[in-house]
Amino acid sequence: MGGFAPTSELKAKMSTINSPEKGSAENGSLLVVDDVTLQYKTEAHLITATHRVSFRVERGDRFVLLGPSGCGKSTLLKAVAGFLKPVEGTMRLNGRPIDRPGPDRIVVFQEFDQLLYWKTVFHNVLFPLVTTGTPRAEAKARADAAIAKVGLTKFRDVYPHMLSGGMKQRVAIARAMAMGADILLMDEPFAALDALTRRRMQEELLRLWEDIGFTMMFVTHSIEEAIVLGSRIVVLTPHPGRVRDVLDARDYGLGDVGSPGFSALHRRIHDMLFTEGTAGHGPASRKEAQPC
Ligand SMILES: Nc1ncnc2c1ncn2[C@@H]1O[C@H](COP(=O)(O)OP(=O)(O)OP(=O)(O)O)[C@@H](O)[C@H]1O
Repeated sequence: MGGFAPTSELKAKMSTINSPEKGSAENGSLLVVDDVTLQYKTEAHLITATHRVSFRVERGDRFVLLGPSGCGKSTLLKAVAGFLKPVEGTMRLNGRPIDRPGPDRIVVFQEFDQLLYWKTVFHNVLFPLVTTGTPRAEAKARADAAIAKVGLTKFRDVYPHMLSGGMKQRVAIARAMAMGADILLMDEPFAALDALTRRRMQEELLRLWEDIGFTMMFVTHSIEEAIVLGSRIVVLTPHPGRVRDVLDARDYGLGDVGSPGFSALHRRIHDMLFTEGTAGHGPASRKEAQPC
């Protein structure tokens, strides 16, 4: 089932993560973004959204794009999804250049609104398989297997309005799994939620990641959310977006909020974004950094 590895395999892979941002490690990386500049051309303006951004995402990463409004987070996600072509630089998934959207990269939208309210859980998962030409019998088997994997078999025949937010998230992830996606792309999926619901959804996402193991790239402008959810965080500075640093957050989860290590990493990122200069997009900044 695509890039979704079992947990033990995933953990073994994660324990070997050692990712200088360039060089020989490229061989093993799932996603390699190399010196990517992204622009929008309007009639009146040429807007450079990101300038020579480089990072790599390993299998099993919970990779976070973090930065203030306008630093190009969503634009980068769109480009990885294949909706926008770089004006310079390259992006490769599994060694193949990204030049269009594909089923190996599934975008999960805010609040999982992409679920079709008139279709059951099963038919929501089945739908993209059938529309992309998977033979019906195989599509049904894949849909049922993915629904079982996210623990929703009992809810197979219910409609989205009867599900909690966390369950809708599971359906959205089951869809991606059934499609054999290698990476889940999430653009601030929890941004519109109240604090309590947001925390529940974060818990649910982390639990599901522990249970199944998948790779995700996640956009947020919340430092806390980035540390809680991310295994690695790329910190971007704006106008145009550049890589300020790539940080390791594997040691911190929901239970660590407020701990000395968590607070130190939070402060460090805050300082990078708000008090330090915006320099740091040279080669040195591409190195993996350890949290304080
Ligand atoms: N469709 C578009 N046409 C022209 N300019 C755009 C378009 N989309 C984004 N931009 C510009 O590109 C830059 C990066 O925008 P982007 O939405 O990627 O930032 P972001 O970091 O995701 O911001 P936010 O956190 O506010 O969503 C901004 O200057 C924005 O105004």
